[in-house]
Amino acid sequence: MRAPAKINLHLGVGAPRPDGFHPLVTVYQAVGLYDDVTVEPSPGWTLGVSVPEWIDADAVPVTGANIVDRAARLLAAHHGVEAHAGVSVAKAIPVAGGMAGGSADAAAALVALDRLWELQTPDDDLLRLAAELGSDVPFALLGGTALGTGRGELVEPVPDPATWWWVVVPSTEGLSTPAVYRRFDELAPDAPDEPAGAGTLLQALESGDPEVLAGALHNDLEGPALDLRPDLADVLEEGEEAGALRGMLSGSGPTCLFLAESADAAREVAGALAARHEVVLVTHGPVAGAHVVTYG
Ligand SMILES: C[C@@](CO)(OP(=O)(O)O)[C@H](O)COP(=O)(O)OP(=O)(O)OC[C@H]1O[C@@H](n2ccc(N)nc2=O)[C@H](O)[C@@H]1O
Ligand SMILES: Nc1ncnc2c1ncn2[C@@H]1O[C@H](COP(=O)(O)OP(=O)(O)O)[C@@H](O)[C@H]1O
Repeated sequence: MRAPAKINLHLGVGAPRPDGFHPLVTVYQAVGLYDDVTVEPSPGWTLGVSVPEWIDADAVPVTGANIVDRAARLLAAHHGVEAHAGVSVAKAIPVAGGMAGGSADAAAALVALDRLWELQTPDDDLLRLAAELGSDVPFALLGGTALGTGRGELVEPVPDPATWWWVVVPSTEGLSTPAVYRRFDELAPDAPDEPAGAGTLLQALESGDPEVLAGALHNDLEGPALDLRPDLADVLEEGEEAGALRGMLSGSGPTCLFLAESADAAREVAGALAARHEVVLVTHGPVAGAHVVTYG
């Protein structure tokens, strides 16, 4: 099961609600960086996680705290069955990077285990279970490009007819999402209840023009994240100097994203950034959400 990373092309954040979550108006896009979640029949429950050398293995919990364990327990409880499977997660999405890798794994686990256990859970139920696991998880099921509202869990697809090219620079050190939201509250104590709307961004997507999209990208968590990690501002500047149309943080960061004019331009920007950064990836969006790949 391939599970894509997400980026937020627009991330409008409002003042915290009584439950502590922030109201969002966001435009998610699924991009072509994937974790692989494989499930096999097994009498008990096992979970293995593998990472490439540039991801810190210790950053991903392998005990019951992994979001894949939570997804399995939730799906099993919903149907009153036992959670039994051998699950492997091969990570390639930066961890704690603002690209929702954990959410992608959770969405993939829901779909894969639903098949393995022959549960035929209706899509609406899967979306509800996904929302219980995390605000970003319903989008990971959907993929493509979607408007997210509520705390990010209410998702509806939006038109996005072009292919956009992105350069991705992961950070060696992760950034905690709750810490960035807390910094947002400290820096914007008078934030309006209503988050900034996504109208300009949605129009930019329909234009198909990367320069128009570059002008419309918006991330209310970038200020707070840069306040916590001022070093990232230099990375954003480097990418823009190397020819990117625009640099921005992915969600709550610290992964830096660069929009390029074309696939060739993205490779050029990536080449320039590779002189200073160990890992530089080129990807594109939108791509499909968590889906099944059958081997053999
Ligand atoms: C910021 C975003 C942007 O898409 O993603 P990342 O950049 O982390 O990937 C999301 O809002 C992250 O979603 P996700 O990581 O699923 O969050 P959850 O597990 O639901 O919540 C983790 C914590 O983040 C804060 N949180 C999350 C969502 C929201 N609308 N308001 C919040 O204040 C809360 O402190 C919450 O306890
Ligand atoms: N399968 C998983 N993959 C990555 N992180 C996980 C997973 N399960 C639990 N986690 C925990 O969730 C945190 C946030 O993970 P992640 O989804 O990668 O980041 P973000 O919320 O920034 O998009 C990690 O720091 C890690 O402790």
